[in-house]
Amino acid sequence: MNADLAIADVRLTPILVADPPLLNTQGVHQPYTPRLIVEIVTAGGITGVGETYGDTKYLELARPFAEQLKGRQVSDLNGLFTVADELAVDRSRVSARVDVGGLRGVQTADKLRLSVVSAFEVACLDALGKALGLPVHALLGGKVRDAVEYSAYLFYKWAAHPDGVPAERDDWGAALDPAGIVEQARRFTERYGFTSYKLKGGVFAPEEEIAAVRALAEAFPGRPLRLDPNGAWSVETSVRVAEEVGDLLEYLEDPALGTPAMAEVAARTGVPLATNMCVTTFAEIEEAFTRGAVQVVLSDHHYWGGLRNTQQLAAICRTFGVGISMHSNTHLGISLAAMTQVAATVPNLHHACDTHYPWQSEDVLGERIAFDGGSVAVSDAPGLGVELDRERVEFLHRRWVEADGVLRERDDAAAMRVARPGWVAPSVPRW
Ligand SMILES: O=C([O-])[C@@H](O)[C@@H](O)[C@H](O)[C@@H](O)C(=O)[O-]
Ligand SMILES: [Mg+2]
Repeated sequence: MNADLAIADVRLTPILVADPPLLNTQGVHQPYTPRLIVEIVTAGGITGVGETYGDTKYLELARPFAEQLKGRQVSDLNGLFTVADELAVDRSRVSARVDVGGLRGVQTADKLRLSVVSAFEVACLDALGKALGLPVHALLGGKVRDAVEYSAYLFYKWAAHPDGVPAERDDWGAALDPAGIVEQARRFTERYGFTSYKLKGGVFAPEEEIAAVRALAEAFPGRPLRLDPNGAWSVETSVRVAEEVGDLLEYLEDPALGTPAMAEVAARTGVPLATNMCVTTFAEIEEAFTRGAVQVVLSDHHYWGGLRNTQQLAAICRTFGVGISMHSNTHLGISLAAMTQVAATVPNLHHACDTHYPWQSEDVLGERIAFDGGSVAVSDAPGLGVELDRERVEFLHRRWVEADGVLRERDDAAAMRVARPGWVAPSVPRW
């Protein structure tokens, strides 16, 4: 039954998943955020799963892409890129702004294509692994570790979404000052065992975020800490923050926006700089690395084009003596499994990876992925080692079908306007 690896069917299911009111420099997370679930079914009856961003700009590429795949082999991973190259990307979708919505760097046509291909690559690897009885990490060359460490992703947040807005409740409470952030970090450690902490900054004036970092350092002496304002600061502010709390930080993430500004900050401070904004495509590597603008690249398999591209990025970083770790945006268990499988194969991964997963109370998996001591065990089960719960997928899809169009596009500034009419994403540098 397993032998025929030809793709017989592809199912694309856009869903909306609950998201708490997490604050970032552009606004606040919507109560529900779109994701796309990809299922690839082989002629031999095996189903592989993948997930990626679910906004319309991704759906409009995923649909024609899926049409092209029938009859191709799930083992033909390189062919996915050839097919994707032909996808027409509407010009209106492309932006050279490093802080375009989503805070994940530029939005080139190629990056949009790769953000779609990645979910299909993961689904193909899952199906192939299941067919061969091998875990995905074995298809990627084998694991070099048995567990992958993740960090607690701390956010300033409201206790609840604005009154009158349909939303799920969360039990994290508000975190709007240093004490709230420390309390949130404690709960992350109690619940998941995390021992390193990343604070999403760019929300309050730098002084307040400096105070939060100091409070974390006092509460968790010696633990790795990071601060990420998503490019909200000027070079001068970045240098000042680095002078004040640089010695408490494992790295400072995207303090200023874009490679030239990051290079200047790097030249004037000793604190390592990490990015998931100025190096998000292979084309951006050369300038950033030759200018010494970043010391750690935070890969994200969704927009780098999948698990094998992540390995290629890691190899380039190793060659240039630049560190590698992983970025995260709102994602579910399929992607956490995929991140864990590829992270297990990267020898030069020396920082705990980011994950939003603990913030996601809803998932499409029958069984949620567990953290033990802040780490996820690397599954040796065939494929990704996860099972989709189709009833959950259907439930979350019905929410997407019934939602008004607005929720189908993640827009943190629009979500903020509900609470603060007139709000627009602040221009950068904000401080
Ligand atoms: O989820 C958020 O609010 C983050 O700000 C996200 O949009 C970023 O892409 C991200 O997590 C980051 O590390 O910059
Ligand atoms: Mg970041």
